[in-house]
Amino acid sequence: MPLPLLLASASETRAAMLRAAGLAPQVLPARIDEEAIRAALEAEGASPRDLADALAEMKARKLSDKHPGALVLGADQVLELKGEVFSKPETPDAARAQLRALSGKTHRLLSAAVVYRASRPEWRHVGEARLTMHDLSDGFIDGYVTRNWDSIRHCVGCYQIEKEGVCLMSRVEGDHFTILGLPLIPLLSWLRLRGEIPA
Ligand SMILES: Nc1nc2c(ncn2[C@@H]2O[C@H](COP(=O)(O)OP(=O)(O)OP(=O)(O)O)[C@@H](O)[C@H]2O)c(=O)[nH]1
Repeated sequence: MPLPLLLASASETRAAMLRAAGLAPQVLPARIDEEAIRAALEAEGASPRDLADALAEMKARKLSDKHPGALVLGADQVLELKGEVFSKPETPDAARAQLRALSGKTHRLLSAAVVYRASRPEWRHVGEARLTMHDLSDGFIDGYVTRNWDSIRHCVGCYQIEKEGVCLMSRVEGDHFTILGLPLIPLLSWLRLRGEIPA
């Protein structure tokens, strides 16, 4: 009998990916102070990959302590450009500034997932995608952000690849789901191996 699956994430995109794969996660966002944790880890010299993994783990662990009988999935996505980690934009102008920084360059998206059960980690994976942007004019960036602010404000890269964001890119390496925010294929493979989904 499959265990209940809890998604410790407020990300509608992550929930939609899991449901599209036939899973029925209960969504219970784990409220952690990501900014404080990120600052502490970066002060210790944590890599962007370790940062994403640690944040995903903290979300999963917090919820697993309260729901020991379930599989709890925590996730986190980090954008890295030349060693600098970017966060989700607070304002449209912050999004414009971030896209100007990413323009014409290759950045990495690191999407971490950690599964806990009964307060113990059972599985973890960090997926990586590399995305190269065209040289974007200020006029294009301004229009793109104005048109898409309501959706890109929730995205660490200030774009949604499955919508107009694809027009920003000259090259994408890595899987689509990792860009959306979850290493879905390795996760489903592990759930299948465990007998949590049909094989
Ligand atoms: N639809 C879509 N979402 C994206 C894309 N790129 C990044 N995201 C979303 O950007 C968000 C990354 O921020 P996170 O801090 O990892 O997650 P969150 O949305 O704040 O949710 P929590 O897991 O509760 O922290 C996630 O919701 C991703 O799904 C994209 O191209 N398309």
